[in-house]
Amino acid sequence: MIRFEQVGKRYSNGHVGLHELSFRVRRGEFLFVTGHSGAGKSTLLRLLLAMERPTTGKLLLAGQDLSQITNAQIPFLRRQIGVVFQNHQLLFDRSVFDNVALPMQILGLSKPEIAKRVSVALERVALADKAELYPADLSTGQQQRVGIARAVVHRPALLLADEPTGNLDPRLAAEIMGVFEDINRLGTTVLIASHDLALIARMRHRLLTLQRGRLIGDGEAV
Ligand SMILES: Nc1ncnc2c1ncn2[C@@H]1O[C@H](COP(=O)(O)OP(=O)(O)OP(=O)(O)O)[C@@H](O)[C@H]1O
Repeated sequence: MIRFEQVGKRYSNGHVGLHELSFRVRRGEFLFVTGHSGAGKSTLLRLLLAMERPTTGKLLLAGQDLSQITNAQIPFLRRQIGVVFQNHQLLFDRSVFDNVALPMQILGLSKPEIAKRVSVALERVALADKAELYPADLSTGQQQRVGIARAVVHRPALLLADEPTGNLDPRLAAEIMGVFEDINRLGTTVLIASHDLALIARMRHRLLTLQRGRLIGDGEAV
């Protein structure tokens, strides 16, 4: 589903985000990307979202070449992807339901269709009974689960997460990772950037390790 072929990214200020990175991800895989600050994790995610273009090499996502993608094609690409951020970026003046519904409203789906999909997404993160509450009524872990429901409500084939447990204590972090695993079991490919090596090691999934923009490890975490 994802193919990096000697992908390099050099920013306009001369900083190198990635050096000739090559790896493949199969549909349905669950993998982590780790590395110290500045290793290139965010660059990798931004390339997959076509927020940046590779400067060299070839990057394929579901058969589409992201090094050649036009601006007009980007909205179609993003419909295949869900994104979870560290600070979930919920709207605090909107209910849980409305926060999760937002991507569907932007896509212009009908109200009954939106209601159905939001309730499925909230069930997946075990928050079906919290739809009418506001983010401020929820715990930090529950807020992050709303962020995950919003990321999967449009049923993306690929779910990307950038340090999704960065603000959470170890117990909540493990719980959130369990939610990602549940979503993965239903067929979504999951790629998580994280530097929480203790948590990654407990989960026994594939781990890509970056160092200064280069891939220095690819295997199960130990
Ligand atoms: N927008 C940008 N403009 C210029 N250089 C950038 C930009 N974004 C990242 N870089 C550079 O690219 C390299 C990789 O950074 P990146 O943000 O991808 O690392 P990271 O592993 O996500 O780090 P962190 O864990 O701190 O978020 C760094 O040298 C960084 O300075």
